Amino acid sequence: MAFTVAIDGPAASGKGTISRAVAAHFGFAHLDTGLLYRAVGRRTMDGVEPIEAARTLTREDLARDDLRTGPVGQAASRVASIPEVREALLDFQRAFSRRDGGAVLDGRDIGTVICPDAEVKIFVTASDAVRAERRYLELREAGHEVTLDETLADLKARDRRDEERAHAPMTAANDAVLLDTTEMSIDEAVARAVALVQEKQAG
Ligand SMILES: Nc1ncnc2c1ncn2[C@@H]1O[C@H](COP(=O)(O)OP(=O)(O)OP(=O)(O)O)[C@@H](O)[C@H]1O
Ligand SMILES: Nc1ccn([C@@H]2O[C@H](COP(=O)(O)O)[C@@H](O)[C@H]2O)c(=O)n1
Repeated sequence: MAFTVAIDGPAASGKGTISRAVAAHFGFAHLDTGLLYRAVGRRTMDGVEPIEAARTLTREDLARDDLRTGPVGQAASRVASIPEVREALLDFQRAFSRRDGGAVLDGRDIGTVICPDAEVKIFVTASDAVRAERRYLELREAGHEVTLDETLADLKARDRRDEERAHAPMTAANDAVLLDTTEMSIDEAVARAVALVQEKQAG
């Protein structure tokens, strides 16, 4: 039986971490939809035209190990503002969301556009400073030479582009539960999300 959990929010708010943990807890499948846009953005850095890149995306494109960098994130948010790119990725995401056994999808437009009928919708936020600190630590640990200021500027530029685009902008669905993780540990944030799913399952 299908059961969809839609988790949206700005960059480095913790939605991917929460989504993976919720999926593992309930045995649901998980799709990081940002990876699709990152893979398209990465292809454009090699000169492929964005709409063509989205329409011909392969598993190999998604498996690249260089998708989680600042420049690829910026390229992703640029291609994400092109309606035809979003259209090319829509059917795959919708089909994933209705698979048997349950699915968690995280992104920017899951609760609003991809899965407006999701059983559970969560919009994860955290302050700019906390998100930048978390992403900075993550990038440094992965060996990237970035500063905290650069990381903050990168997040803000991406959030702004994602919020202001005309087509499927990043916004909380009217029926989403807001989860502000600024002062929460990962365990606390995950526990809250798991509880929201359990409440829905209990009816
Ligand atoms: N509540 C939390 N407390 C401390 N660190 C956290 C918390 N939630 C997530 N993190 C850490 O913050 C970083 C960003 O988290 P995550 O990748 O889940 O964010 P995201 O919203 O999916 O980001 P993006 O949209 O850019 O992919 C990770 O290093 C993660 O371990
Ligand atoms: N549903 C989505 C998911 C992502 N995007 C765009 O991709 C960029 C990268 O996403 P991350 O989750 O990996 O940070 C993001 O900044 C968005 O521009 C999207 O538009 N819709």
